[in-house]
Amino acid sequence: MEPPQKPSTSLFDVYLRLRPSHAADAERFLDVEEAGHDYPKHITIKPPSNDHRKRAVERFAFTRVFEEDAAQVDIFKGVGVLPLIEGVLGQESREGRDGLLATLGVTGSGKSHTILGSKAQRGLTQMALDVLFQSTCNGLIHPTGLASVFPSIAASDVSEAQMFTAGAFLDSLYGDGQSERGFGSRAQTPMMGASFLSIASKRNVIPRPSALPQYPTVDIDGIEADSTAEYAIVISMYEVYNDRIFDLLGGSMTSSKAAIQKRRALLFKSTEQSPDRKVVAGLRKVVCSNLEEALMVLETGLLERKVAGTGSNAVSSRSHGFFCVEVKKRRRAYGGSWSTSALTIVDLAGSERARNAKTAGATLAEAGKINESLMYLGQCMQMQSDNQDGTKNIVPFRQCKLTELLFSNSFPSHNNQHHHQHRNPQKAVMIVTADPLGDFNATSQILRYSALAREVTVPRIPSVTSTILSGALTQQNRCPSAGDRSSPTAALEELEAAAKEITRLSEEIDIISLQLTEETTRRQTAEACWQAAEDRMASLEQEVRDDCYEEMEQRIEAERRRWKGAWDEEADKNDEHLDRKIEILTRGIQIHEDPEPTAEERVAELEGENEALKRKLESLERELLGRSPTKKQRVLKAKKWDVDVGFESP
Ligand SMILES: Nc1ncnc2c1ncn2[C@@H]1O[C@H](COP(=O)(O)OP(=O)(O)OP(=O)(O)O)[C@@H](O)[C@H]1O
Repeated sequence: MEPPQKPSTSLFDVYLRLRPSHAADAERFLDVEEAGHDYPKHITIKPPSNDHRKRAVERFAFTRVFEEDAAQVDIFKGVGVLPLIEGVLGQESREGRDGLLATLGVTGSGKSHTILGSKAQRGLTQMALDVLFQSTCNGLIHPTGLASVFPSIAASDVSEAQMFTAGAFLDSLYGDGQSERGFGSRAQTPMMGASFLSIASKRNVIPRPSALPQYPTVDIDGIEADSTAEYAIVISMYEVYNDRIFDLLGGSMTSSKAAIQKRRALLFKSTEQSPDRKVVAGLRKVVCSNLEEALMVLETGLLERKVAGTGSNAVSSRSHGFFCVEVKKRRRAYGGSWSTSALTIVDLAGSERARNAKTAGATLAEAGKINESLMYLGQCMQMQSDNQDGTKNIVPFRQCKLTELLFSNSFPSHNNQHHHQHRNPQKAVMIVTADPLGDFNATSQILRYSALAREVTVPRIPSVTSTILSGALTQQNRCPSAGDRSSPTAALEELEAAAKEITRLSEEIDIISLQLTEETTRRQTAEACWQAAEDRMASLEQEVRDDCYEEMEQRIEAERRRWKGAWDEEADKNDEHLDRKIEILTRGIQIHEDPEPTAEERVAELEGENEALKRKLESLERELLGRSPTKKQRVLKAKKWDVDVGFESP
């Protein structure tokens, strides 16, 4: 059984790394097959001797198996991280290709050790960053020139990200202007519930690159960046915790504890600038000019990641951690827009059995979510090994955030509608980690769905019937004379044939019963999937109900406010209307009581008065004419004066 050549439908190259076990007295259940001059590719697992269930010996094929003595640098070179980096850098004048490197395994099997290293040794991530910065050093934007190109780098982002230079980002978090920085390692990452805030705010620490492990180093022989290109390296980090995405560079170390607990989940969606491809929207991204800056950003993100102590691992990852290095590239001579390819490194949380991990409460609930997402991942990977025979089953990657993030870019994108360029599917490498002396059930389950090929060998257990019959036949063969005497030859032959048939049938029964056991296990797994899917549906339904209820409440409140506003407005209008009516009425009453005469009426009134006065004057004149001449003279003088000043006599 050879690991099949990777067909186009394959999602991953799958490597197996065995860790040196600390349970020295435990029974070893996993053996690596010698491969002569080649690298080992096959392993067999057999159930432990105290396992009473009749189970088959299973043989698995991987792209390559690394045994316990493999060093970090052997893994780095052996699993092909260098070709992944080369792909991301892209050939001369060509866009790069996305790369994905992930680890999968039971809790405590060495995933984080492989990807992120330890206090003493670098992991694959640090080595990959080292190689990236070394290989792009001639084309990388110099820190002094960064300010002028920064706007164009930020504009090339399609994910609604907030972009920072590393200096600005680190100073905004620690505010020490590159001053002496303390060191916090992953091993000291606080337990679940506490966050980096509690440490950062007290000590205001930041990882100091010189205190981080410097080994192993990697030489970059054979890696060539595009010499005609100008490069910029942008880092972002996020985690998938309880099926929700959270920014690990969100700066919660500078926020209050309540703010950390209320971290805003981000969406994985198509954006306006990225209509044909989903991206994690709204992340903080940091442009790094050198390895030191990149390592500080990495450590900052790791300190925010959820880890907790469990019965299986003192520093167990409680979330799936994603570390993304975007390599932006453009023609050095012409400038212009930047193309982007990303290397995503994923440290998956480990599957665990509650009984072994001795978890409870929130940590147990997290484990449920972790196991559920890994089960969906297992289904996708199972599809990969099922597809090896040429069938092209659809990979069900939309079941949870984890599989969506891992596989959304694994298939070629063709989107003529938006006139976007055809993107190559990402190149992906999965490293499965296992402890050969660890938990047999959990490890065998992961190996079953992650291996590229699997073979089951049925153990030949002699059945009772065949043993008796073969014993009887041997007896007869040993004493032919006795047989001759007791029965004819034909009867003996018949008996032999019957015995053979019985042996064959009992072997068949053994095989069928093994198959039945396997099918039962599969059915149980399927039932567990079904149950998990039902639980998920129920929780989704509850979420939708809650959302609807909240939306309805909001709408009712908005409607109530609108109605109250309309009511108040109507009341104001009525008041105004009433005021106007009263004003008109008042004016009407005033007019009625004291009408203002018009000009004609005034003239007529004055003329009337004038007439009356004239008449009075005439009667007075007449009276005067009947009196003494002196008085008459005075009256005539007054009349003359009237004529002089313009009063006409009637
Ligand atoms: N190959 C190895 N060589 C030496 N030590 C190892 C190796 N693999 C793992 N370890 C050690 O075993 C312990 C657990 O490993 P690690 O934290 O990497 O497990 P994990 O698979 O990431 O677990 P979890 O899923 O719970 O996060 C660590 O102390 C780590 O240093």
